[in-house]
Amino acid sequence: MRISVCVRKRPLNTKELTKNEVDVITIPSREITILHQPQTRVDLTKYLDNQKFRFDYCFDEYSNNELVYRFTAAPLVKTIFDNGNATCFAYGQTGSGKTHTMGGDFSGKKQNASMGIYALTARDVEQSIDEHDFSDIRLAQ
Ligand SMILES: Nc1ncnc2c1ncn2[C@@H]1O[C@H](COP(=O)(O)OP(=O)(O)OP(=O)(O)O)[C@@H](O)[C@H]1O
Repeated sequence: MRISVCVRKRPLNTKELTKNEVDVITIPSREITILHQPQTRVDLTKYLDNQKFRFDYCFDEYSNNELVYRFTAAPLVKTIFDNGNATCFAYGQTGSGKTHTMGGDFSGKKQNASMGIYALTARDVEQSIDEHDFSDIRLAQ
């Protein structure tokens, strides 16, 4: 069994920008996420505690759903057509971007569902079905 753990950073939203909130995440490379944690010393001076984490893939705020799909769910489509099993899920706090990633980004109230991980996966599954010969597959009764 192989487990791949990926992180996606969403951009600061208008509310956070208006409040001049600190951007606490930097993604300097494909595998590294740095968390800048605001801290206060005993003399009340403030500093950032920088913690580095390594993941299979890290996507910064400029990554789109197509790119995220290509490095996360797309390889799983190949796995299932090689007789494997695959599971993909999004995990994160409220407002972190699960719906945006899995279901598609929003323009106002309208969701661009064709660019979510679900639809991109369905597209590639259908394409693989068309390309494969399933004549030897029997359905269990
Ligand atoms: N990568 C991104 N780029 C631009 N906007 C984003 C991105 N990810 C999320 N957003 C925006 O942030 C907001 C929250 O995202 P979203 O609804 O996907 O979060 P969620 O994790 O599904 O939240 P909840 O758990 O509350 O349903 C939305 O307005 C969404 O459009």
